Amino acid sequence: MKPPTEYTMPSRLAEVYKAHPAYLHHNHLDFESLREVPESHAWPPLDDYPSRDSYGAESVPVIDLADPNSVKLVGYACKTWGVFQVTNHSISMRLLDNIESEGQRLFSLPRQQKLKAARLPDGISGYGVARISSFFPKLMWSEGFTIVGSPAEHARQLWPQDFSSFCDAMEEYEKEMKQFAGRLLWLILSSLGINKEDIKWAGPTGDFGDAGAVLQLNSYPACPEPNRAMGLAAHTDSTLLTVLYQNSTSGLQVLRDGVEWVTVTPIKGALVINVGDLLHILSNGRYPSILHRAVVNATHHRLSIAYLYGPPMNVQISPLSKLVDPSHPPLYRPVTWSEYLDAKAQHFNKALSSVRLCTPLNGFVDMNNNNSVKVG
Ligand SMILES: C=C1C[C@]23C[C@@]1(O)CC[C@H]2[C@@]12CCC[C@@](C)(C(=O)O1)[C@H]2[C@@H]3C(=O)O
Ligand SMILES: O=C(O)CCC(=O)C(=O)O
Ligand SMILES: [Fe+2]
Repeated sequence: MKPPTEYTMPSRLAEVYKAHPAYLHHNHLDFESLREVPESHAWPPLDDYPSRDSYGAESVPVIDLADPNSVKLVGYACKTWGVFQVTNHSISMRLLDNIESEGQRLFSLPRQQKLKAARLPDGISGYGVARISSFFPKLMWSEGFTIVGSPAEHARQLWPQDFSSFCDAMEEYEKEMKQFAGRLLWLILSSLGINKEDIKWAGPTGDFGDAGAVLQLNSYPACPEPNRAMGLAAHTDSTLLTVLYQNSTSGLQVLRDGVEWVTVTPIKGALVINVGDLLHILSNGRYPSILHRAVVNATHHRLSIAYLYGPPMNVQISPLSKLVDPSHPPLYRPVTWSEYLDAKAQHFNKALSSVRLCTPLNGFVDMNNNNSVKVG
């Protein structure tokens, strides 16, 4: 008799959704031609919490990475906001301009052409609506393109004769981002008193060479009735950290202290960094994984490029032992990135609570659990 086949967690990002395919509606709307928001895309008013540019006198921290105090500043930003912007980050303006224009070139293609590179239900890369769409009754006012490693296969479907400039730009960006995200992760970990001996999976040279990553291009067309549409619904990222480049149109908002949506105002050349669910676990709840969303506007197209950075696929992430003691018991059980993405695909914003062991003693409120964001 054949033994029952056991489910083994995938070791490659490309395989991660095989067990939980998402049959999403491909967006067949031509956003640009619409004079009003159709029912399929009409969300209830986005006034669950007030939206502002600052939280009292404070706005989302902007940190100059050349500042000798950067570790302290990053620690404060991660603890109180879970998000900050960085300048002096070493990614050249030429590269940022280049990925922005290649991203624009992609989303300006006719819809039928883009659909040739559609993401498959059990796949991770390609063109389509956000994966979290399946949890909402209404569609979002956005399109996305997801890249893992080389985008060549899909780019060839989009531009049979002319795909190399897109691939070159995306691959160069992925390479630069991998280095930058590793450097940034050490900065964040140092702010928690963590060093190279504490993280074996950083590899022999500590460069996080086996880290996993996904590049997500997001396009938000101008919308005739922005208050009735949602660019990207409120979520946290299933990452260690996310590095986001946004064009000059604002739209990203973060929920501060569970009471107010605060806009992350675009700064030319700056990058937005946000704490993801896995860093929240690693820090034993000290750094909140921030709930965020993207809203749209009536006049300007918005483009964002998110570098979603995670650990090697099969490494168990759990609260770091230096951050665990009798008054700070471990809040989460060990989980691999692969397992966590699987939990997110099933439970969306309840994924973090699905791996939680106990409630924090310090009164920290997990936004994933307190997600009262109204969606319909
Ligand atoms: C590895 C991943 C994280 C992500 C889902 C994905 O498979 C690839 C895209 C990521 C993204 C980007 C937009 C928002 C988000 C919630 C989504 O639907 O797709 C995130 C996912 C995530 O962080 O959980
Ligand atoms: O477009 C944005 O500003 C947000 C994008 C985002 O949250 C994501 O890609 O995970
Ligand atoms: Fe996000």
